[in-house]
Amino acid sequence: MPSLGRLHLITDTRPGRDPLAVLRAALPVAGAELVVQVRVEDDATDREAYDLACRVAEACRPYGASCLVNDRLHVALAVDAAGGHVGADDLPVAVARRVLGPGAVLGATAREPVGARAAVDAGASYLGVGPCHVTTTKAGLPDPIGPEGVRAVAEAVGVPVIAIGGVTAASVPALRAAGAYGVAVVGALSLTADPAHATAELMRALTC
Ligand SMILES: Cc1ncc(COP(=O)(O)OP(=O)(O)O)c(N)n1
Ligand SMILES: Cc1nc(C(=O)O)sc1CCOP(=O)(O)O
Ligand SMILES: [Mg+2]
Repeated sequence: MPSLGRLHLITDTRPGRDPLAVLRAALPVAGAELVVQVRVEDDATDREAYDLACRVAEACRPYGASCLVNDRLHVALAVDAAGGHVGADDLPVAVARRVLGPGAVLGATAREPVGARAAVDAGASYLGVGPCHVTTTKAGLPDPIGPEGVRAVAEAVGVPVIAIGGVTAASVPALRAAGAYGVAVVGALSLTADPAHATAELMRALTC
């Protein structure tokens, strides 16, 4: 299994956003530490997801960055992505592992230790853990779990924990101290005027 990057950029495909421009800014700064998770809106077509994933995978290649696909594992396979990410409404983790194969990166969403252990037993190679803080990017989430919620999961499993939800460079130190291996962000890179600078700040916080 390839080693996992610490900065996960989740594509922001909401109207008016330009996920490829954000990606182009982040790649030269984060290089192989960047993991790009292709996440499209629920009403996007498979063709739209495929087209975006193709472009992301191609952009990542020269930098040694990884491309993962959220939810739609057939798209991950179609673009030869490094793997995928699943949550409670997606294929079960064990099925996702079977679909992707033993060598793929497979992320699973976990919000507490019992679910986290079950996801790892079923084949997850990393966990997305959150929401750590309030986020405006996704609706319908439970209350934030904070660094202490991350710590509870990180102490329960032996795979990398990727903290997600309202993460900024300023919140990274507390999340790392709680056991997070890395972070996943949408808004911290998509909603800033200078995504290259924001990437540098996140990388500094993740690697110091
Ligand atoms: C790194 C990471 N963690 C959590 C999620 C959330 O996945 P899920 O719960 O399946 O929700 P959707 O993203 O599919 O709406 C994630 N995508 N990435
Ligand atoms: C896609 C997603 N999943 C979450 C979860 O907790 O499951 S939070 C989230 C959105 C993260 O966006 P931002 O960095 O802008 O807060
Ligand atoms: Mg999902």
